[in-house]
Amino acid sequence: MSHALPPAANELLRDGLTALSLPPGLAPPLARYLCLMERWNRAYNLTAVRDFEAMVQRHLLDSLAVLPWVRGPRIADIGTGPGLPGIPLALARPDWQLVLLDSGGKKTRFLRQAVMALEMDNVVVVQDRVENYHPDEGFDTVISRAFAATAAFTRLAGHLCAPEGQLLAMKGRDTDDDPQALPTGWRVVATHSLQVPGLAAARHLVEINKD
Ligand SMILES: C[S@@+](CC[C@H](N)C(=O)[O-])C[C@H]1O[C@@H](n2cnc3c(N)ncnc32)[C@H](O)[C@@H]1O
Repeated sequence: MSHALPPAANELLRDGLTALSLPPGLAPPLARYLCLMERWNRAYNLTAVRDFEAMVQRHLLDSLAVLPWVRGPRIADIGTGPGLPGIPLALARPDWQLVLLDSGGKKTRFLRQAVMALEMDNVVVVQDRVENYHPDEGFDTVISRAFAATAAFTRLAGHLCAPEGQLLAMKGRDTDDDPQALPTGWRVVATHSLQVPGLAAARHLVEINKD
């Protein structure tokens, strides 16, 4: 199987890593991950984004753009789908431990295969509904992308935070979520505007903390 991206997508990836101040050595494993996703997507329908250049921007660079706000070392990615943002984050920070959780069997089957192929030892894949998942230890950051409205994400995943942990919700546009709708004991502390190289569309990161 080829692990090389088409030249234009490869250039976008390398330029994007530079813009995000990330090392160029990340490009080969990220490219390998996209090639695996593209291959499995033919049978498993993992993502609607099928063009390599769009996948670089909307999947890889979008996931990596949140790095400045993520606190490790224990991270959970809820409703990770094909591993977004979890796999790019885990490749960028091999010193962190990530749990990638999804209720869908096709997604977790792909993820287990990808983690093995990429020889990642800092990722655990969990197939479960988040509301049923009760690990012994909490997480420093619980993140999700395109998973649920902020209040629903907080209600479903808040129990996974360590005492000083944070929730981060990645959003496509400025959220019209009502902060008042958050469960008692939680508040939105900030909404950060994400700069994703090459993407004009607005991207946001909502940061939610315990009161
Ligand atoms: C729209 S997809 C987003 C996937 C990925 N985060 C991304 O940005 O491409 C939402 C994912 O959440 C998963 N999901 C939905 N409800 C869930 C639940 N209660 N617990 C765990 N995963 C859930 C779905 O299986 C799906 O893969």
